[in-house]
Amino acid sequence: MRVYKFGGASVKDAEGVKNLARIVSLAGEEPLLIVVSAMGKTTNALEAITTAYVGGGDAFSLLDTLKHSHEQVLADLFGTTSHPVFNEVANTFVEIDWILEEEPHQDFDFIYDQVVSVGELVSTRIVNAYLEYTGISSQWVDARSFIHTDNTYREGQVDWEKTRAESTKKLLPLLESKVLVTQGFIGGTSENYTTTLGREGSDYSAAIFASCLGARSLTIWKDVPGVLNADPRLFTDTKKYSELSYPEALEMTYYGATVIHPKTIKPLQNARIALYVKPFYAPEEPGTLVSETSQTDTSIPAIIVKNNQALVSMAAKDHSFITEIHLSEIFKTFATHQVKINMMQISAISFSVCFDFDEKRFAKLVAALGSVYHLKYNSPLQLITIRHYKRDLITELTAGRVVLLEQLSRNTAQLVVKIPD
Ligand SMILES: Nc1ncnc2c1ncn2[C@@H]1O[C@H](COP(=O)(O)OP(=O)(O)O)[C@@H](O)[C@H]1O
Ligand SMILES: N[C@@H](CC(=O)OP(=O)(O)O)C(=O)O
Repeated sequence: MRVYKFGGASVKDAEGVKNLARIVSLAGEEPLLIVVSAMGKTTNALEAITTAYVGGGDAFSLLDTLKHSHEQVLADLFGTTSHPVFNEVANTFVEIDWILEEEPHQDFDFIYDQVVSVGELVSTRIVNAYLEYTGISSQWVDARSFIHTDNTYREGQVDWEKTRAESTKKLLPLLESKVLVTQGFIGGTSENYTTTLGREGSDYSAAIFASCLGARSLTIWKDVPGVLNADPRLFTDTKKYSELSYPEALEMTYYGATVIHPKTIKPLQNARIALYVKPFYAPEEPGTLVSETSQTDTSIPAIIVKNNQALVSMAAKDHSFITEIHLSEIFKTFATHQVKINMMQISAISFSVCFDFDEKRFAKLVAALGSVYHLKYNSPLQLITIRHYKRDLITELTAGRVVLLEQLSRNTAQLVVKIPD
């Protein structure tokens, strides 16, 4: 069997859904499960609704705008007929109305998951109905009954054993006769609450399903020709990799290449499942293949830019050397505040750490470290990672810019730089 994943960009409007149906119709007879994200920027809109609800803003009017944009897609796809999907979508959105009518639950992350997950529940209703409408026999599947997670809201941790057992038992038989349509990004707890797997997590969902169902391949359909050596929104003259090895894809996504979610590659590598990254606007093009036999063309350097970085340098208040005792305390503080370190550097009397800036976490982290160390900090900064770098490229990328930290290993260069004014 195969798994296809369609992200928000591929289903941002009615044309996108029609194109998805065309791609599915070209897929042939092999059993197919498709994993779909929320349409366009729906997840951002749902985040804004959640924040407004908790903060006392006008969440209902934001919700109305989102409902209207989905109604427009339905009208474009099904006309003004009384197709049952109109009701299905309305009934799914009503779940948010019910939440908004109550006093907010104390746990923000819990509310977030119950509200934000609706984006995927709605998009898959629409996609499934449209596939059926065009004569493709399909069935809507609730991912929350298959992707079992713990109750870490917004970052659900997958119970692989349960997920594998349940998917194999119930989904494999269904796949024999129908295309299955399910949601990316969401899972369910043992108490039947909804969890999400982290922003942009639909690629990961697709990898989980591919692994648990023993898929032959996973195809992720994107608005780019494949995996490029840099984000085309930031660089011109990008080059496409025709192939990437699993380790290379793993490194690129780890350093922040947002084209694929970082958790996607490992389950595929473990199960030796081929990953194709292909353009949804030209499905016949080869895209990029990540597989066991794929070789990376290391003559093409990959540039990965991570924005919104913070750099904190700490020195002991008694001016003593930074020792292993200090380091273990510092790492513990980062772990306690759930701040992931992107880069670090030690000197005799100071230790510098670069990490993703998050206002709330930053304030707490700085308060905790500041009670023990003298701190200097800087944000927002950029972290530039270059795989298979060449000196000339580093010079080109840093020309006229202030470099605060630089680290070179054999294959990877990392630079923390100030954002130009
Ligand atoms: N190395 C890269 N190769 C290709 N695209 C990249 C790369 N790095 C960042 N991107 C960006 O990733 C985008 C596609 O990912 P994303 O927006 O998450 O799609 P979707 O939400 O549809 O899954 C592209 O439009 C591109 O701007
Ligand atoms: N809709 C979710 C999950 C996701 O992965 O979306 P996309 O496939 O559009 O990146 C998000 O925006 O975070």
